[in-house]
Order: sequence, then C-alpha cells, then structure tokens
Amino acid sequence: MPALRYAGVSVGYDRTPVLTHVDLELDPGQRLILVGPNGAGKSTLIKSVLGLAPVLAGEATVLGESPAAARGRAGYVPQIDTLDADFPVSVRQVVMMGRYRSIGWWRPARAADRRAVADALELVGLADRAGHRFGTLSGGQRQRVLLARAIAAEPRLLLLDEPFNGVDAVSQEAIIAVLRELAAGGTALVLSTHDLTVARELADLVCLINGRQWAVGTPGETLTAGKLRSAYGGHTVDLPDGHTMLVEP
Ligand SMILES: Nc1ncnc2c1ncn2[C@@H]1O[C@H](COP(=O)(O)OP(=O)(O)OP(=O)(O)O)[C@@H](O)[C@H]1O
Repeated sequence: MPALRYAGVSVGYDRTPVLTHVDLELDPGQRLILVGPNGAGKSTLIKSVLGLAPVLAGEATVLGESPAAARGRAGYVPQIDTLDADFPVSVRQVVMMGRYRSIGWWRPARAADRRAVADALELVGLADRAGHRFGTLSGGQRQRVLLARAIAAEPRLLLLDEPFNGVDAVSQEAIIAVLRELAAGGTALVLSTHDLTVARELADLVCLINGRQWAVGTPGETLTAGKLRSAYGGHTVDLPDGHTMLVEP
C-alpha cells in the first residue's frame, strides 16, 4: 500500500484552489521533497495530507484512507518559528507529547513510553539535553527535539515543513542523517525546502510546485534548468558547473 497517493488533486482555502494538478505516489521508505518558491503551496499541500486543508478536487489517499480518516497517524514536524520557545517545558516533556496519542492524555506514561522518548532523543543526538528547558536550546536543537517528538509517535508517514529554516549546519546534517535512517526503516517522508542542494542530496522523488504541480520524478528528472525555470517563472541562473541557481524576483 502506498503511503500517499494523490490523483488530480487541487487543494486550497474557502473553495479557492491555491495548488492544482497534484499527481503523486509515495511508497513506504521513499523520500519526497517538495520544492517551490514562496507561496507556491508547499505548506498547503502538507496541511492537506494532515487533513487540515481541504482537498477541493481529485482523490487523495493517506496511509490507505482519506486524509481526515488518517489524521493523527501521519507525523508532523512544524517550522520552529511557529512555536513559543518560552513555554516552560523540558525537552523530555516536549518529546513525550508525541506519545499522548497512544497513552491517552489522562493516563500516566508507561515504561515503554519513557523508553520511546529516550530512544528518539538518542537518535537525534540530544539524549544529554533531556532535562533542559526547551527554550534554552538553539534553533537547530529545537528542530531536532520536534523531530524526536514526531519519531516518538512511530509514524509510517512523516511530514516536515521547511525543517532547515533557521537551523545551523551541524543540526542540518544531524537531521538529514536521522531522516535517512527513518526512511531505511520504512518510514515515508515528505519534506518541503527552498534548498535545491538538500533536495538533490536527500530526495528519491522531487515534486516541483508553484500554484500547480510542474514536475514529479527523480532529482535528475525534475531539477533541470528548464523545469526549474518554468516553475520559478524564469528566476533562475544556469551555472558553469551544470547546476541551476535560483534568484529572488
Ligand atoms: N489559511 C489560509 N487561508 C487562505 N489562503 C492561504 C492560507 N494559508 C496560505 N494561503 C495562501 O495559499 C498560497 C500558498 O501558501 P503556502 O503557505 O502553502 O505556500 P508555501 O509554498 O508553503 O510558501 P512559503 O515557502 O512562503 O512557506 C499563498 O498564496 C497563501 O497566501
């Protein structure tokens, strides 16, 4: 069963589509990178998988069900700047939130939950920070804690919205290594980014979007000068090394 299947999908708000013509199929263990300029619809597409933005046309299947029915079974890592870093909780408590769905918020955590939290923190390289206050960590470390929170829920499909924004190089490398490991264990990944180098390095599949889907395929098939130019409306520069750089309009 594919982790994700979109056929002719349009998504949007108040019945107005902001992204159309989405045709995707993602298998367990595959890494899909969403690439597109600001306002392209990357976050909206991720929200639609989570059942938080309506599918206005076409057919969307998430883990074998409709997005609404699969809600809660797909993991989500938000952008760090959407969270209040002053909220007085420890790193361990933040990661434990990932277990609430299986524990039930009214029951105490069991040994298995504490072990899952410890394992997730170990995986992201922050086991020694478990007792620290979340807000005292750097942006990159906070992003790794949010990744650990999602991992603690053991999702079969994990969505990450711009996980490298405001993240230092060390944390970026740590996150990429963890994502590779998760995918090797069978977790399907959907990640949005502006960074074409990351997309080339990490993707099995790239989906190029800007208001509509412009291309989907391997990085070699999609991150070509011609396809990037059409998706970005011409704001690209071809470099002598054969790669293409994006320039802001
Ligand atoms: N809640 C909302 N209601 C109405 N329109 C919205 C809403 N959220 C986003 N939009 C619009 O949908 C379009 C796509 O936005 P979206 O945030 O999905 O793009 P994005 O590719 O994630 O951009 P960025 O890289 O800047 O985060 C934009 O025109 C945006 O203004």
